[in-house]
Amino acid sequence: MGTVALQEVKVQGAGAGNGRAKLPTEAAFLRQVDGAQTGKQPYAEPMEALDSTGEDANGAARPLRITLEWRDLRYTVPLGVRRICCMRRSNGERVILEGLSAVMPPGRLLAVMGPTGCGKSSFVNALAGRLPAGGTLEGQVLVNGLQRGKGFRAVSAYVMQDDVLFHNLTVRETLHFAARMRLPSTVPPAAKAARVDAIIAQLGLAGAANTQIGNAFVRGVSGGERKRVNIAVELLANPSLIFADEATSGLDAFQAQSVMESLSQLAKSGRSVLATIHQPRSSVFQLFDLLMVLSEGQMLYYGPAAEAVAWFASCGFHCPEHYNPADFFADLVARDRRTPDADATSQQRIKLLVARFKEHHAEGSTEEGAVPQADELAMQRVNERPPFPNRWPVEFGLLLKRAWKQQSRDRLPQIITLMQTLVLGFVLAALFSDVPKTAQGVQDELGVLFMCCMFSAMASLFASLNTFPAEAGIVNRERAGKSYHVLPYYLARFICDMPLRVGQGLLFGVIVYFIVGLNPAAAAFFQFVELTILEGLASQALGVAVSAAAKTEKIAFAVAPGVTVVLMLFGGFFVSTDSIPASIRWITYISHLYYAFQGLVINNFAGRTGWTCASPQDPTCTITGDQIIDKLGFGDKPRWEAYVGLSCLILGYNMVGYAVLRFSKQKFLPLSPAAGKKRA
Ligand SMILES: Nc1ncnc2c1ncn2[C@@H]1O[C@H](COP(=O)(O)OP(=O)(O)OP(=O)(O)O)[C@@H](O)[C@H]1O
Repeated sequence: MGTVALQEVKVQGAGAGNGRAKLPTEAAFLRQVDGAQTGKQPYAEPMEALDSTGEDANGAARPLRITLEWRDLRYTVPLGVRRICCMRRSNGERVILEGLSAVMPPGRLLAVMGPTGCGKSSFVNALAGRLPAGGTLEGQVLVNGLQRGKGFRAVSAYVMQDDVLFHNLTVRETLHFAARMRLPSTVPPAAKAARVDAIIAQLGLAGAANTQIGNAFVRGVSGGERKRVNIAVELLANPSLIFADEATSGLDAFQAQSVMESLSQLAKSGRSVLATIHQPRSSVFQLFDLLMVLSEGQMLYYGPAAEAVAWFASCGFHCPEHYNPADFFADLVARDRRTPDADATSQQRIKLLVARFKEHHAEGSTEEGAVPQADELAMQRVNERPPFPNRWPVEFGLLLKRAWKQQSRDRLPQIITLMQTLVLGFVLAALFSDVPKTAQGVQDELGVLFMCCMFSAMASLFASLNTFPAEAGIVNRERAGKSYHVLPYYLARFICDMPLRVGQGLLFGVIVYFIVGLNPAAAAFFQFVELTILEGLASQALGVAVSAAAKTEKIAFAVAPGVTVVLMLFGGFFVSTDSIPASIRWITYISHLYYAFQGLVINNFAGRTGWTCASPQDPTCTITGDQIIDKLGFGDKPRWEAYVGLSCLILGYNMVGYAVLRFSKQKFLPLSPAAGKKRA
C-alpha cells in the first residue's frame, strides 16, 4: 500500500466523519481493555496483592500492578545558537512530543508505532525517566496515581536498544550475576538460581544457556537470543513495568516474533509492558493489547490494538482486506517528502488524524483512570525502600568475581600485551645488548631506562583504553538500574587488572635487564621490576581517569597518549628538572614517568663506578654512577622517593578516575510538572 493508494482512500472517505465509529471513553476503555473486549478479567492474572513482606516464594519482590498515566507530555530540544555580531541568539526549540496524555492499565502490552523520527523512543524514554539532559520535558507521569518517586527504578526495567552485555560470559553466568546483584542478599542463593532457571525457561533460552554471549570477534548467541538475554537481565529484578525501546531492531522476522511473544507473556503475567516497534508483521501485531500511533510527536491513536483499524476507517481511511494493519498505519501516518505535493497531502492527512483523535480524547478525558487504593499503597511502600538491593561488601565480592571471569577469558588483550612485551623487549635488548662502560654506554643505558618507562606507561595506558570504554555501556545500564555503587566496581576492576601489570613488568624485566647488562646486583633487578610495575599501575589508573572523563572511546584514544607525552617531557630524561621554569615545574611531580625514571636511574647507577670518560686528554678518566645521577638532577633524591611518588600517583590518579566516574553518570532530563499542571 503506497501513498497514492492512501490518497485515494482519503478521497473516498472524505466526509465519512459523521458515520465514524467512536472509540470508547477513557473509563469505558479501561473497562473494555480489562474486561470482555480482550477476554481478560480486570486484573485477572496471578497478581496477588503484596503480602506483608511483599515477596514471592523465591524471596523476590512480587510484581506490582502498575497503572501508568501520562498527562500533557511535551518534550522540546533547543535548536542551537547563532551569533549576531557579538551576541548569541537562540535558534528556538524543536517540539519532539506534544500534548500526549493517556492511561495505561496494568498487565498490558502497549506497542508504540509510527514512522521513523516520530518520537517513539523519546516517548518511552520520557516515561522511563531516561531522556538525555539538554532539552525540556513538561507534564506529569503518574505511577499508580503517584508522581514517579524513588521507587520507580525498583519497579521498572528498561531494555536497551543496544545489547550491553559482557561477551565472555555465558548466558547463565550473565543471569546469575544479575540475579545476585539485583536481588537482595536476604534471598537465598538457591532461590536466586531457581529464578534464573525459571527466566531462562520463560524466555526460551534453555538451548543457549551455556553459550557465551559473544561479539563481532567471538561467535556467541544469535541476535534474538541476545535481545532476550537483555530482557532476562531486566526481568531478574522482577519488574512490574517494562520499557523496551526497539525490542526487535536488527532481528529477522522469526526472532522478532519470539521476542515479542516473550514480552506478551510478561504482560499476561501481570506486568505492564511498553515497547516501541517498527513495522511488525501481522502475527506480531495480534500480540498487542494496546496500540499508540505517533506522527511528528503527536498522538493519532491510543486504544485497543484490535480497534485501531475501525478507528482509522471512521476517519475515512480504510485498511484493505487481508492487509497487515501495521503496514497500513505506517503508510497512513508517514510524512511523504518526495515531492512538495505529496508532502502537503501527507501533512494534511496527519493534521486531520491528530485533530480527530484530539476531539475524541477531549470527549473522554473527563473520566480518570481509577487506581485501586491497594496499588497506590504498594507503590508508596516501594518508594520508601532503600534504592540498592545489596550492601557494599556483597557488591564488591560479586563484581570482583565477574571482573576476574571476564578478564581471564578475554584472551585478545592478554595476547596483545604478551606480544608487545616480547617484541619490544627483544628489540630493545638487541639494540642495546652488552652496553660498554663508556660515556656513550651511559647515554645508551639512560636511553634504555627511559624506553622501559615509556613502554610500561604506554602498554598499561592502552590496556586501560582498550577495555574500560568497552564496559562503559554495561556499567551505565547497571548504574541506571541502581544495581551497585561505583566504588566496589572501581576497586574490583583495579584489582583484576593487577596480575596483568605484574606479569608484564616481570616478563619485560627478564628479557631486557640481563641482555642489556644493567646493574648486576640481584636486588637491583627486583627493584627495576617493582618500579616498572608501579609505573604501569599508575598509568593504568591514568587511562581509566581519561576514559571516564572522555565522552567516547575515540576521544579517550586521542587525549590519553597526548597527556602521557606531556608527562614524558617532564620525565627528567629530555630536560633536567632544574632547568624547567618554576611556573610549570609542578607538572614534574604529577608525572609517573618522572618518578619511574628517577627510581630506575638511582637503582642502576648508585654506588657503581668504572665508566670511562673517552677523553683524549686523560685516558684514565672515569665517571662514577653518583656523578651521572647528579648530572640528571637526582643527586639529592633518596631511593624511597620514587616508590612514594609512584604510590601517591597510583592513589591520586585512581581517586581522580573514581571521582570522574562517580560524578559523570548519565544525566537524565527531569520532568517539569509546571506546564502539565497548568494545562491539566
Ligand atoms: N536531543 C535531541 N536533540 C535534537 N533532536 C532530537 C533529540 N532527541 C530526539 N531528537 C529528534 O527527535 C525526533 C524523534 O526522535 P526519536 O528517537 O524519539 O524518534 P523515533 O520515532 O524513535 O525514531 P526511530 O524509529 O528512527 O528510532 C528525531 O527527528 C530526532 O532526530
